[in-house]
Amino acid sequence: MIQTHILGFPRIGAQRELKTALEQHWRGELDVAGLEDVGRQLRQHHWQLQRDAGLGFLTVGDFAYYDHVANHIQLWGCEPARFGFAGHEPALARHFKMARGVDADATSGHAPCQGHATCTGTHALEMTKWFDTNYHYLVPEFAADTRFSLAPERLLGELAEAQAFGLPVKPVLIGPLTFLWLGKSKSAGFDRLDLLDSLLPLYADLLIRMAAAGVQWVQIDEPILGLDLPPAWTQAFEHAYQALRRVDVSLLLTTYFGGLGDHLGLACRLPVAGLHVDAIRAPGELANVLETLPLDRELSVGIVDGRNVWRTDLDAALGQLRTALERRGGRLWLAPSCSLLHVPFSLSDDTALDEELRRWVAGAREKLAELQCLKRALLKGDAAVASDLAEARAAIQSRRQSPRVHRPAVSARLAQLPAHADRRPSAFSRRQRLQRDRLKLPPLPTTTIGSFPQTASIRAARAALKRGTLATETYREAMQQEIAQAVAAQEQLGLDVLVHGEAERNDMVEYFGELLDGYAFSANGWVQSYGSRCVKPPLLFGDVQRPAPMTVAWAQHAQSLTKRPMKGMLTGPITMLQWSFVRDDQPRSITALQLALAVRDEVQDLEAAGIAIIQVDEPALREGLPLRQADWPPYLEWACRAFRVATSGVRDDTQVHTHMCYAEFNDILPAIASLDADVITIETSRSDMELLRGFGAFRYPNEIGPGVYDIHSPRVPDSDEMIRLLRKAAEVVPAERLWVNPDCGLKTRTWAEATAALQQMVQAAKQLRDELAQQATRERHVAPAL
Ligand SMILES: CN1c2c(nc(N)[nH]c2=O)NC[C@@H]1CNc1ccc(C(=O)N[C@@H](CCC(=O)N[C@@H](CCC(=O)N[C@@H](CCC(=O)O)C(=O)O)C(=O)O)C(=O)O)cc1
Ligand SMILES: N[C@@H](CCS)C(=O)O
Ligand SMILES: [Zn+2]
Repeated sequence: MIQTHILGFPRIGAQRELKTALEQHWRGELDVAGLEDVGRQLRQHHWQLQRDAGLGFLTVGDFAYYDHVANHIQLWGCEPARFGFAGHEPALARHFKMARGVDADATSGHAPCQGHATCTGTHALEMTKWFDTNYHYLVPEFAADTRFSLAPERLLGELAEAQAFGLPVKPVLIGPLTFLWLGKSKSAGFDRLDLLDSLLPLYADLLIRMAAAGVQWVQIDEPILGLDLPPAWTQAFEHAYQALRRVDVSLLLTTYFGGLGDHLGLACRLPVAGLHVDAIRAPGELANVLETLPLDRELSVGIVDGRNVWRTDLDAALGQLRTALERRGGRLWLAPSCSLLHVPFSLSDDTALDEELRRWVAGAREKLAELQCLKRALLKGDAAVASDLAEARAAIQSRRQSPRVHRPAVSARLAQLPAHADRRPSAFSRRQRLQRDRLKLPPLPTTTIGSFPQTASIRAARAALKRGTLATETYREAMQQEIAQAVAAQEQLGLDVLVHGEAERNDMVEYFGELLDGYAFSANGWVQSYGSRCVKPPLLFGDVQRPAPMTVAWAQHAQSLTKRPMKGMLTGPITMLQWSFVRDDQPRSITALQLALAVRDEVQDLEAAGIAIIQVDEPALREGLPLRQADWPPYLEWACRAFRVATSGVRDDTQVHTHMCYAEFNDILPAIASLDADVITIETSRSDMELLRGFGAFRYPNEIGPGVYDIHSPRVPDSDEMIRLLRKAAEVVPAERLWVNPDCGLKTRTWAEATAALQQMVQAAKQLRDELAQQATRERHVAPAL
């Protein structure tokens, strides 16, 4: 018996219908019923596609209006008490409040944020990366007094919708251990694993209800089996799945994003009916799984890449699958390696890709067809799918041999790169002195992270340019005008280091992808990043080089409008790598170095154009870390070197900034320090500056701008809240090395929200500066007496 299935489907919709509906709803233009209609239509469409592709199951429970982890917070009834939800508040409204925070003037009756004595609003749940992807989930909050209660209505409702198709339906749940692992412990000395025993009965209860509804298989995701786990957590797996085996439903335990490593034996002996493994990230492990997994279990092989867009090499896949099939006595399930959430809906008709490139790639819809083809070939032989195989072979051959992929000049430049290309001329202490002399900034300098609101008119102008209804020159003038407004606004706010606002960029990665050789970009290859926000990762298919300067004219224009320093703004090589669909035919380290050289050229050109501060964003440095710690050192070595290659070609008095956000940085502090950026700005406010503690303990040597407010929430914090955070920061990092800035760029905010918050931020910095000056005066007066 050969089954095909998927672990999850992109929920945003072929034309980002969910995004449009969500944003209309939040603006008050679409009521709940209208939004739910859109959700229902999307689910129906996605199940139709699964049915048409002949999948063995329709997967249900992968849909979410904002986030699937937040769905589980609601499913298990553990919404944090700080939101103060009243019993009658609809689940969807609560979902959005957890995701977006609650503004102070809308909080009557709500508890103040934990630890925020002066704050009357309630901040959103923390958001962080879903494993090593660019998808952000909402972090569950657990405390010793967390209680669970089952709220299955949404999920059972969707189950019933799917069952109306008359096909087997497979609900998907995040497993209990992964759910607890992904959350954070909010009370001191408390271990969230202690909550397992109170959570398991709810899982059992839900499974019983699903079984009663006619469900035979439930997919239970435990991707943490691909991570290093403390022994107590691995032991808990046996206990948890023993408890769940009593329920009369078959569990398919799914692992993805990597190999099982030392958890392979555990995963194979857990009392579940089936196991899914990622044969794309860990192809070498399949043989071991085939040896170890008892034959009375189903094996699901993740054979189609759920994280990248390159067309599957069907011959190679069939080779692996036939071996597996033989070992499994003719029983096998075929699937993508992970949920298809991480790839675009479809690329086969994309209007921006040329014909050759369209043949090289596969979006989610095309991946369903690949599964169907693999299944037919296994069941009926290659001849049954001869034309599909021939087409796939030709495409793979054409990609392998294309002169568009290989550029001898790029490899030659890499080979000749001097060993010291990744070192600044002098140590930080000397650079700091020279930069202070040149820039003459006040203590606690204020700045922003780069982007200002991407307004509807900016987007409309760019859309018109792409359609060809707006002339290039008119577009350029319009963007220059936006930049001028951003500069004027920053001067009025009294910010010290300005940015041009990134109006001309569709996205911080796609913009550069469009300007670099070796990249292609799609018209509609959207992937959800969080909530309604999507990105369109460009396709890095060949050797990368920079044909011409990419940002210099914009930066020069911006600098010409002000006497204050204007930061040049670039995206670093690792973030370009991580947030692109990257080639799989050479090591990522080589591609990173190619990108680094392109960025280096731009950094040097910005310096030559008189830009004194250059920021090279690397928010994805942490996300690129291999999931297993043993694999970290080589990655960090080449990734940090790539950053240094990109940034080291400048004079000592040019100040290099970097920026990172939405990840756990404390465990890679030595690597972050090794980047040797003069200033790092990082997102810290959602974790209430917890993150910065590590920087203090590690004695991070250079300057730091800890984010003093969360930019993802429409809520405008007041200066007292920021002062409190800055004081907290000054406890661990000397004030003379601190900068003041938001958590991240402001592109998702409105101008009203951005200026209101920045006003508070500038005021907070001024107040603390005055206090520092008074303190210095007091110390001067006391000094002679000492
Ligand atoms: C910092 N972050 C980023 C990540 N990854 C990236 N690749 N880029 C990032 O900035 N990962 C971590 C975080 C995630 N954060 C965000 C924040 C914001 C967004 C976001 O706002 N995305 C936009 C899409 C941005 C974009 O590409 N815009 C284009 C196209 C705009 C568009 O939709 N146009 C319409 C027509 C409009 C009109 O006619 O008026 C259309 O094409 O249909 C552009 O500006 O040109 C979003 O809206 O989701 C993402 C991640
Ligand atoms: N410069 C970018 C960084 C985002 S991580 C921005 O401000 O949007
Ligand atoms: Zn950021």
